[in-house]
Amino acid sequence: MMFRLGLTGSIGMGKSTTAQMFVDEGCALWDADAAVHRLYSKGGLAVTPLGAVFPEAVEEGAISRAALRERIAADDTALKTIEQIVHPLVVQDRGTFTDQTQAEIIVFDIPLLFETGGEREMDAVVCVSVPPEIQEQRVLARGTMTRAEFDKIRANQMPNDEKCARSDFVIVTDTVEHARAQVQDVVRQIREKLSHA
Ligand SMILES: CC(C)(COP(=O)(O)OP(=O)(O)OC[C@H]1O[C@@H](n2cnc3c(N)ncnc32)[C@H](O)[C@@H]1O)[C@@H](O)C(=O)NCCC(=O)NCCS
Ligand SMILES: Nc1ncnc2c1ncn2[C@@H]1O[C@H](COP(=O)(O)OP(=O)(O)OP(=O)(O)O)[C@@H](O)[C@H]1O
Repeated sequence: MMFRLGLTGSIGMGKSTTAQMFVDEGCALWDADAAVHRLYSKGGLAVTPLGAVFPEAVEEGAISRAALRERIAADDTALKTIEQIVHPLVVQDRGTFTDQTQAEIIVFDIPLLFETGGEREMDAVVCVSVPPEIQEQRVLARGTMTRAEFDKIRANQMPNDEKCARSDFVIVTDTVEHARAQVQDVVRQIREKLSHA
């Protein structure tokens, strides 16, 4: 039997770091952001349909994320249009991975899991969380975005409290050791459940 575990959380909450801890415990991992990178790369399945709507976003056969960001900043409807094209392709990529993977537990790292209704496809959902001031500190410390850009992304995502309330498990990513102990506990609970199934 295979267990599908969704891993979600808002920007900078620690999804990627926590996902790696699940891999360390022997879980397989599918990463939605990595899938989008594949779809946008040269020859990727999103290049032609996105290029049909935003021709300026195609550079050397690949999608330019900088061009998409510019478009999103200038046009309030652009993100919705991009999502309508990209999300079905992401779902397809996930299905192919699931079909080809033999693992007891597959972790699906999906930032927008609840926003896209993906939780319906999961056996359980984990949400990673830290207080908003730590989240903000971590994201701004990367130096890749301004506070205004961060506020805009956060406003586009479902509030953290709601994500946590809708999840089966919440992992607090305040320290690496604490997060790892919680990951091990979640894996233990799932394995126990599978052994009784
Ligand atoms: C907007 C784009 C061009 C920005 O790319 P860039 O490389 O600069 O940033 P990155 O992808 O790392 O995203 C930065 C942050 O924004 C968040 N984010 C990305 N897309 C969305 C969205 N549609 N709604 C809310 N938050 C989003 C990410 O989770 C992340 O926390 C890119 O994210 C994109 O094309 N998004 C649309 C596709 C999508 O929805 N991807 C999310 C995973 S399915
Ligand atoms: N358990 C933890 N203890 C301490 N710091 C952590 C922990 N988990 C993550 N971090 C730190 O928080 C920051 C964000 O982590 P990470 O990149 O994993 O988040 P993310 O949710 O995947 O981000 P994004 O949504 O932007 O892709 C990083 O600097 C990371 O080192």
